[in-house]
Amino acid sequence: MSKTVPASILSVRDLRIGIGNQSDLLHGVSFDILPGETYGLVGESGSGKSITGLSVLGLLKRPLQVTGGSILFREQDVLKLNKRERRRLRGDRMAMVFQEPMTALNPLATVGRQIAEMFVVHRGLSWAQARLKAVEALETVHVPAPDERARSYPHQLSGGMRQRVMIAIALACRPDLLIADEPTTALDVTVQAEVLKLIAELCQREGTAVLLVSHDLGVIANMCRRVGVMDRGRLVEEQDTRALFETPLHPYTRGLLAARPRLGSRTISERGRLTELDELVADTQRGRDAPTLVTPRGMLAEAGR
Ligand SMILES: Nc1ncnc2c1ncn2[C@@H]1O[C@H](COP(=O)(O)OP(=O)(O)OP(=O)(O)O)[C@@H](O)[C@H]1O
Repeated sequence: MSKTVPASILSVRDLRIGIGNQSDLLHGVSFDILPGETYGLVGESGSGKSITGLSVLGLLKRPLQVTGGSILFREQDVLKLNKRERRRLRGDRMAMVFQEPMTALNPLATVGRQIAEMFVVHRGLSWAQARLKAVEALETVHVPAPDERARSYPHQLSGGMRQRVMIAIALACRPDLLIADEPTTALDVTVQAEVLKLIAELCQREGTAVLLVSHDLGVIANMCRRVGVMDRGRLVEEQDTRALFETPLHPYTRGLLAARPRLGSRTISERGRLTELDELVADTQRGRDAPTLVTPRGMLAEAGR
């Protein structure tokens, strides 16, 4: 009996990005995300993770432009949509959370109003109905005293609370795909762990797929079922997270893993049967300073790559 393979929610094919007609920043990247799946893109700074995420959202800014390939979201090529159609898609079926909520939030509007706007624009609710939904949304992202907080302006909230507001806005319309680009990088490590847990919980509950962009292997290990590794505009390896940590295939991935700082004096053998991946996940969940990538390129060059 043949098994039904679920259709991808997002299918990126041979995506090329450059300035002018040169595809010199992204050289043909392909990957798929299944409904409800959390997929991680990891790599050093400048490897092309963010521009990949931005192009899926249709938010790539000139002089950068897509020079080839396709981005199928729910089987529709988003590169062929006009501005209005893209705007309608964003916030409704597709949503985003970025590193710095302060730049994404409107400083002049209360957070309640900014969440409510999603329900007015995408669901056609009245402002009165939308305000009630906004308070509910703040409750869902575990913001204390949500009724009162809804009347706050972004600058009156802590970084962690602002990121929760961004998550409330992003998930308000129960999107099929959340693009989270370094969503916790600006937060201190304890808050980082809480925010990651929240994203995982809510997306699992709603069956939302996630494209998680991060330079942090701890975050990726903690959140993602599959990982794509990017190096200089190419996806050099893609594997299930566990397999990637256990048997990295590409020299660049091996370099990334090897360049990861060791976790103090604790070693795998001291932790009994725990694998390194389990240890990394546990650390990130506890909010311990998760190891981040250091630049392995020098190291790879030394190894004669
Ligand atoms: N507006 C721009 N103009 C010119 N080049 C750009 C622009 N934005 C990004 N780039 C280039 O595109 C490449 C990929 O950048 P991208 O931001 O996607 O990297 P990244 O892997 O997300 O790294 P980071 O985590 O530092 O953002 C880099 O070489 C970067 O210098």
